[in-house]
Amino acid sequence: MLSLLSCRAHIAHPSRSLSFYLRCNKTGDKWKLSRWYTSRGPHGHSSSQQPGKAVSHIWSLAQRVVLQASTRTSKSSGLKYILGPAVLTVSARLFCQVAGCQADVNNNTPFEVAAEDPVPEFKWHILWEFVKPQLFALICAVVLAFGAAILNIEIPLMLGDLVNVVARHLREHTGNYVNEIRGPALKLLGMYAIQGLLTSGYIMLLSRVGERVAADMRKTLFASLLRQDVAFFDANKTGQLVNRLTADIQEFKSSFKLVISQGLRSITQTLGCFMSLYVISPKLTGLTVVVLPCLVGAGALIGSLLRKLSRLAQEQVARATGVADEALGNVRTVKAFAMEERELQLYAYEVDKSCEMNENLGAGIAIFQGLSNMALNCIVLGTIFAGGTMISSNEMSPGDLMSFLVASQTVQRSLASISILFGQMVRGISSGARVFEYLSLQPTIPLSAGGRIPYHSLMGRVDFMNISFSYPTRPGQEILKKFTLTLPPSKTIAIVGESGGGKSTVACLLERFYDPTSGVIMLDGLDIRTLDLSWLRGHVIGFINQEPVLFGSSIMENIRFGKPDATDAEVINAAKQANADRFITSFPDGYHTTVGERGVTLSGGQKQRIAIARALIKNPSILVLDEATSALDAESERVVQEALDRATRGRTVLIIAHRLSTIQGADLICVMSHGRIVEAGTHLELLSKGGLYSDLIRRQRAEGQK
Ligand SMILES: Nc1ncnc2c1ncn2[C@@H]1O[C@H](COP(=O)(O)OP(=O)(O)OP(=O)(O)O)[C@@H](O)[C@H]1O
Repeated sequence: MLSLLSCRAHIAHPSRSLSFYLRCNKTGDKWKLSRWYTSRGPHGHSSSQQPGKAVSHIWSLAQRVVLQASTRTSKSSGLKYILGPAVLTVSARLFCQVAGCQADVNNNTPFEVAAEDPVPEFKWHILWEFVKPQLFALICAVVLAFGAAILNIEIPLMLGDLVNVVARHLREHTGNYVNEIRGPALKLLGMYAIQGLLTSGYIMLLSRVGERVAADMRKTLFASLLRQDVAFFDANKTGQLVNRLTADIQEFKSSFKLVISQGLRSITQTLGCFMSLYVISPKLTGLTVVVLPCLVGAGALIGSLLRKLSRLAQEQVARATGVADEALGNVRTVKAFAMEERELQLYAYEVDKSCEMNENLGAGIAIFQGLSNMALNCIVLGTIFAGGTMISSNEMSPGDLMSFLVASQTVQRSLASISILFGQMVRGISSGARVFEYLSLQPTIPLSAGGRIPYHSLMGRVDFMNISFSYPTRPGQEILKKFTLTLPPSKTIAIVGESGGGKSTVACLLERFYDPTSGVIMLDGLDIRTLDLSWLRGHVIGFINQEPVLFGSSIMENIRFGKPDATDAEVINAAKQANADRFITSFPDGYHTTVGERGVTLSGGQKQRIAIARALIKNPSILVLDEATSALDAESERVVQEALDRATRGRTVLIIAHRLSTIQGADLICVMSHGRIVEAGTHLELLSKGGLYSDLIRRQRAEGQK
């Protein structure tokens, strides 16, 4: 159940820019505003600098909006879309009013709503599935690590024996003791070598296991994300999804390797060394047992505090990176609005904050390290003092003291690393849980749904029968209301109408990006839900929209995206049909020209013609053109239109159009308003009717003459 909701927004204004952050908590079944702050803009003030009355006024109003909004829908998914904008709009408007600035805050204020769902559960059985193939290597690594740790217990005792030999010789003034220590020293050297080999062995194996588990996780998560339906991507931000693929898996992998290798070593060493300490001197061990855990405990406490500070500082760095990422990713828009200065100020604000946090963290680490060094030296001094007293009363030998010192240092290090590992394990588990959350997610429209592929060739008749539909992210808003339409085979049907009337939604439903809430879509008399989805999208429907997105590879690869097994000749043929061959061959690299990220090195008309070729290469029975020429200038439109006229011949075509001049030759024109068809007929029939269509034509002509 959703119980936390946070919203963020930036309001830009020539004299002031403000960032808002609001957080709402659910207590019982009521939502309450629990925290809010506004950031300092370039000329603004932080909320705490505003007159107290104003802030409390905004606070109580925003509080009321949350309550009202939460009563409008009980569904958590819908709630966040109402709560976020509602709270932000009202509080931002009020804030600006009180702060005396005239920011234009309307429903288009960019906002970001994040549902802070409870931390997902860590699923051990999923981890097991990834670890299972690496089990043998993992067991070998564990055995080697165990061996290295056991040697670490043995080594201090042998060091002590060596010191004892030297001390005896010094006491008895016997000259040459080299012969006596040669054997134990060589044995010690051998043990160091074995320990080195074991350590390299287990680190290598663990690294291999970790990398393979992480690679498997990445591939499985990516496959699982690609399997999700479009509604999933409406509700989740791409940046967050990519973060799970990269940062979360990286964190999980590091924790996995560290916890197994160091955890195992630290635990065995602590237990083993304690045993050795007890064997050497139970009295001194008793003292250590009292002092050491207190110091290690205090260290762990301060350490966890510092880690928390470090996490906050990292989050702040991520926030700053987010600002830069957004600005650089949308650099054309930023430049077009001359917003470089504002973006710089936003970035500088976030960077300064992260700098301040990192400075505090640095100071904390410095003090902590100074104190812990002093504490460790004091322990050594204390042990030597107590041990020296015991040596003078013949309770222990100097060699025993040496062994004791080495072993107690090992215990200290091991206990300290266990406390660090614990924090690392918690972080690893929460990263793993975030990754696993999406691994077990099932799409509502799986690619394998239906599964039926008709054996006869398609005629291409489509019937939308009584379709009602609301987007899953806005369940309260019905976009299509009992929508009914037939696309006869090989005919061209155009849908026109006001913006936001639901035209593109019709195309999305035909592609099965979403399923209707009620009603059926039939293809040649078959419910499309019973048909194989990959076949439907890959072979039956060709989709061309207003802003075609190309991949950053070559033109050849981009066209081949429509049919992966197409030959070069097929690609060239599709390009010719799409009027694209001439401009492609005019490039020095021809079909091997790379088009840059999202096709930035091509003009709008060129991109559109490549998109047409990409759709045509699969020879679809049905072609959907969603405002395919509306973003083009007159000349590009003419060439693209020519390509489209050729492409649509002999196919069932659904055109969604803004520019009415492009659809006058359609067999049927349907005018849509508020999710329904309100008028239908040919261009001339509709004109003579004098209804909505002729109104639209008149308006467009008037706009064209301006
Ligand atoms: N992914 C989505 N999630 C939620 N609501 C959406 C989504 N896509 C569109 N809408 C909403 O559905 C309604 C219809 O949108 P649609 O894109 O179908 O309209 P349209 O008639 O094609 O408009 P335009 O001519 O401006 O492209 C709009 O109110 C829009 O805000």
